Amino acid sequence: MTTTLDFEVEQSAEQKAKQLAEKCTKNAEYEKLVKRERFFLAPVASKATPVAGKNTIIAVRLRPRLGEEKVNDEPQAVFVRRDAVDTHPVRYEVRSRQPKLDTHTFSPDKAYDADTTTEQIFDDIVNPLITEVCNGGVATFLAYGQTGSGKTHTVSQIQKLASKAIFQGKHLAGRSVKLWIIELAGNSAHDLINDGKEVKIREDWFHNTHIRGVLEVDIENSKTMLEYIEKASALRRTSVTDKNSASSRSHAICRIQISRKGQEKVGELYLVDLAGSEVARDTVEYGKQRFKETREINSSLSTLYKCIQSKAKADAGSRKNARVPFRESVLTRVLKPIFDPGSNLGCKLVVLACVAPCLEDLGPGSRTLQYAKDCRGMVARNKPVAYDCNVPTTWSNAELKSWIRENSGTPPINGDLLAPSESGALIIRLDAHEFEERCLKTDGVSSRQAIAVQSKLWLLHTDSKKPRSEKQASAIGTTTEEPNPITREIFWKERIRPGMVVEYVRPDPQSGQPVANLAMVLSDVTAVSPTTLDCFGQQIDTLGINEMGVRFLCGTLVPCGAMGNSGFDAQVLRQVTVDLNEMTSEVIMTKDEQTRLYFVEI
Ligand SMILES: Nc1ncnc2c1ncn2[C@@H]1O[C@H](COP(=O)(O)OP(=O)(O)OP(=O)(O)O)[C@@H](O)[C@H]1O
Repeated sequence: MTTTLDFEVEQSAEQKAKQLAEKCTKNAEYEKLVKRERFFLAPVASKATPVAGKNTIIAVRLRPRLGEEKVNDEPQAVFVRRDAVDTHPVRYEVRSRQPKLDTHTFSPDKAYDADTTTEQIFDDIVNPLITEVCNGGVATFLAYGQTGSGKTHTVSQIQKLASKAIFQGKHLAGRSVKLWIIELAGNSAHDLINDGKEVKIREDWFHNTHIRGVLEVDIENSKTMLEYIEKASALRRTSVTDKNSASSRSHAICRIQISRKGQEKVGELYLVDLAGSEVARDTVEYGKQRFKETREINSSLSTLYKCIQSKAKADAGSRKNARVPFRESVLTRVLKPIFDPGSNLGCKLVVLACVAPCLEDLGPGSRTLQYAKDCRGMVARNKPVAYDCNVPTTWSNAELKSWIRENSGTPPINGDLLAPSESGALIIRLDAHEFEERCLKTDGVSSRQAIAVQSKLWLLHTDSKKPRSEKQASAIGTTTEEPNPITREIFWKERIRPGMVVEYVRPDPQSGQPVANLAMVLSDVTAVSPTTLDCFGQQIDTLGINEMGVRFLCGTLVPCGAMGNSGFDAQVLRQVTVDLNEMTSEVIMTKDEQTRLYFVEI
């Protein structure tokens, strides 16, 4: 006998089957439309401006169709063609009730389809950040998007690949690595390495952000780093959402600090997995708390967006609206080093928009892409930097290597050893000791040659910053070389004159080791009043004459840190007396009129 209940069950099953059949017909119809639309899409031109050298990169990653989406045969509505992303929202004509596609195409700096692996993405846009950080810069990788779009999946793999890359050979020599990982939920922050202990975000008088109580661990190898990363991801706060059974309801920030032992310059890499943006109506059924959580997440994302825009404006050199509102949310306060317009550190930002592929996620996916589009709109207004052979900051790694090959003297310095992956802008910022160390890896290259190459690069760089009128004036240049070509033929020790620069070797007063110094000859000591004091406060022995002739009163040449120690300040008021026997060679130097520094010629 059939009961009322059985009847209701049968009826609802029938209704469901009917709905499913309707949905399948609609899906099939939609897929047909998309197929036709895509057939007629105009081809995408290849990118005019390359990613290399950009301060902010906006990229998109399309997630593959997964589990239920495949089982339910959900139609795909987002596609990637070269570096463009197409979305195909559908609308029904009011009169005819016929479906129509409203196709939109967005061209980010990079777009990755569902078949692209995280390794490929890492090599493309994250590995260059590591090079930047190893050279004392600040770099950030941010993944954002709708809940379930693949942010955590991507960032956790990127963290692992980064920890391997940092400890693999070329990046790490002579450096130390530190790590902290925190999660931000609303206004509270928790240390994911230290068992989720609460930490406080504070600002000091100088507006620097401090994370009080965070455990920063020293990392010796990639295995330890991977263990901390695993531990942190297990502690991450998750909840069930419509789209993801383990949705991250917090922002996770992993900071890797890389510093060169004994050097002040510290590089910082931030890998950020942002909480999934959800639409408020999707969260209503999960209660008040969840609604509040979603509001907080969306508000911090909106502040982040304003900060990205302001950074793009600041990068473009626009003074208008240069204020970056990073104080408006905890997230952007922690990420202040990225957005700080007052910082003179190199600061690179990669924003990866993660998008789900199916029609049912098209609404939030389109909003994610709109967010990326708005950011890119700002970034794209930044003037693309065209290659200029006289402006080192415009050189790519290949262009830099070719400059090194042609301009580093004999023997030519190996570009792969001096600049394995650096661009022109990065090599300029390279520490002088490291520059020299890298040059010395090429057989037969001397320290003097290394200094001279760095000097040449710096001269070109400072020259490129001058107005054209000054450039012409300084093109005449001032060199310490003997002006008379006939006199130049004479052995240098027999033609010493005021203004000549010499290298002399003297034991270091502390270590006793012989050290090479540079000095500019002023006069011989017999021409000096007997009351004159040298730079050590000692009275100059004006009668002292050695077997080769007189001793010389010289001005000291002091390396200038602001020029990567490659430019020298001639301090004629800080005098030393140099014995002819201590002099080892003449050094030809060029004076840069703008900086008033002397640079060694190759
Ligand atoms: N490229 C991918 N390849 C295979 N599986 C993926 C990929 N991206 C994401 N997934 C899977 O999709 C599911 C959701 O991904 P994930 O948790 O990374 O999303 P999310 O954007 O971080 O979501 P939420 O913001 O809710 O945390 C996971 O099961 C993940 O393994």
